[in-house]
Amino acid sequence: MQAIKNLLSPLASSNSNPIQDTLVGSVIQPAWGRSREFDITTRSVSRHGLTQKTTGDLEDENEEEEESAEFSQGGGRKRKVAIVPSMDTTHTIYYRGHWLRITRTKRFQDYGSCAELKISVVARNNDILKRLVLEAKREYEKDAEHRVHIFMADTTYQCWRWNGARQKRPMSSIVLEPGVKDMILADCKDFLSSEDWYAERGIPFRRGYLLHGVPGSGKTSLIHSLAGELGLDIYVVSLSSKGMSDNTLTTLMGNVPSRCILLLEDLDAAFTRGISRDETSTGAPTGSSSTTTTSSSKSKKEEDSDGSTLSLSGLLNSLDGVAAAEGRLLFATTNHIERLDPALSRPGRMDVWVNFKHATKWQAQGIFKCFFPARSSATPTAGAPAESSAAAGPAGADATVSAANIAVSKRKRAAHAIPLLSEDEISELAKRFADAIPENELSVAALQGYLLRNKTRPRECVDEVAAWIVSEREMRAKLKKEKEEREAKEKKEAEDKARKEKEEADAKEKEEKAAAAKEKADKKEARVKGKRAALRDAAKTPAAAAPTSESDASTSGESASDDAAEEATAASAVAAAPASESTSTSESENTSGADADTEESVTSEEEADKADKPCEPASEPAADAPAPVKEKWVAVKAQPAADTPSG
Ligand SMILES: Nc1ncnc2c1ncn2[C@@H]1O[C@H](COP(=O)(O)OP(=O)(O)OP(=O)(O)O)[C@@H](O)[C@H]1O
Repeated sequence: MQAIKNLLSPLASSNSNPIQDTLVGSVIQPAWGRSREFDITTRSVSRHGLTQKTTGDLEDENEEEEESAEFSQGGGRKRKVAIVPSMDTTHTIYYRGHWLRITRTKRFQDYGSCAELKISVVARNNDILKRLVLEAKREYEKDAEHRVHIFMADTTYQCWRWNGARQKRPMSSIVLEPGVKDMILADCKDFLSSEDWYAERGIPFRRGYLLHGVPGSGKTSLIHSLAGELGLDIYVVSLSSKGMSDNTLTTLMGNVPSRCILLLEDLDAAFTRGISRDETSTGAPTGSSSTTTTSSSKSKKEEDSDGSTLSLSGLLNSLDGVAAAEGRLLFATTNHIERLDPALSRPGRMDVWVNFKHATKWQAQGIFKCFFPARSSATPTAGAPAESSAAAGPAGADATVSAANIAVSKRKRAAHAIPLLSEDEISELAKRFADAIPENELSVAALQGYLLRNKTRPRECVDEVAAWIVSEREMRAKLKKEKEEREAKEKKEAEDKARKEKEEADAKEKEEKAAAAKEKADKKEARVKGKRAALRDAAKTPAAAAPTSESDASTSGESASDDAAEEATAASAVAAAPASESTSTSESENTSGADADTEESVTSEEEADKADKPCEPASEPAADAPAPVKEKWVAVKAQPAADTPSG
């Protein structure tokens, strides 16, 4: 039994393989229709993005020849339901005299629609399998002639994922300043044919193009168009995508085929999210010297919240390190060239720089002609559909523009009813249109948007262009104003927030201070009370000798109206009966002026009392008092005797 899995595996190295798709979807498509288990599409979308009406009945389902999209008489497209083998089921189909057993399994259970196809056959050799694959490959190539295949970097599985095929865009539909397109195209062609030249000189066989400039000026369009012209597939990497790391990028770059376009889109975007060359790099141009440029040591990586750990040195290494593919054309686009590190854009990495600006009058004229092709001399009547004018480009700077644009109208039947005007009239209208367009103010994409809205009204389009420009300016001014207002509002909100936070912090600090002061006061009060109690106890114990002044002192201490007096009392008491002396003493020492005054006055009273009634030391000191010392007791009398409970 021969199995095709091995044959397919080199082709199936990318997750989703266009050849495999062709095999399933086209080469052996009719057989699936006869299978008992199959999947069908619920909606058929054509290349042109229109949902197609499904036609046909069970009888003509088997007719292979009608598989390709055809136009029905009414102008609508006829397309059969696409039938593919269902997953995880083995199908047996008959193909060119052999029974093939086909199993389609999902490659990653929890991811996407990538499938693996295993085909086996009982035969003497594997010729039938080879033939099947070759047939699929030819079909694929036939289709690829008109399409550009796009592969996207998949950071999860570190591989390239087929993202579909786009219709080729003719180079002539890209309107750039004279000579720019030709220069790039010639450079690419020259490079692709100079492999030996590079090898002989030991120069890495790679070439880089940096397309920079304003948005909507045709950078991406030009790359797609070049890919079509050169017959190359495009491999797209977004450096700012989630999970992008040095390793992933290196792996991806190593798996790029030798002849392809590698596209790094919005190169500057990677910098705004923290890609860094070294730990101090901000990503902005630093004017670093070439020595730092070639530094290959792994810089400290910044790990973003999305797990991306791409460093600039990692990017540089992947672009031109040993693992980097030979023969690839690197295209990088950016709207902010000033944000790029010079290391990234130096020759050898980016050999050709092209600046894309807003539309010039020349471009305005070219794009107008692109939209409104002139009537060929062979076309008898104006007003007929534009289908036959492909060969008749308008006179002007880019005569091939309209011709090639209409080459797009190989899909003629779907073309819009564009009134065909004479060459002279189109030229005149194009000139008027260009005259009205201000130089270097509007993007080509904006012009395209306006022309698209008027694609069937060439004359009105020119008549109304001045009004459109006015409205466009107004809209831009409005947007600018709104942006400024939004920014001012955001700034004000940020300031308000900061002020509020500061106020809150101040209030909190104040509160904390007040709380601390209160706590301190409470502590002090508690201490005073404690000492007073101690003093009272001490005074009570030698009852006989206890002078009335002690009770006076207690009584006065209970009077909350005079804390200072209490404290002074306590201080005096402490001086006499040393319970926790040091603290009390220091408190006493640290008392404010008011306290000091009070103390002083009390002291005078004390002295007066002392003169009257000298106090004797207590026979039993307070329980918490340290070793008794020889002390001099002082009678305290802080309040008038009238307050004392006992005289
Ligand atoms: N020079 C041009 N010639 C023809 N079409 C253009 C040109 N510039 C822009 N366009 C049209 O404008 C649209 C946007 O163009 P494109 O995406 O190529 O611009 P870009 O420079 O890559 O923009 P961005 O920097 O925002 O990615 C496309 O539909 C394209 O057809």
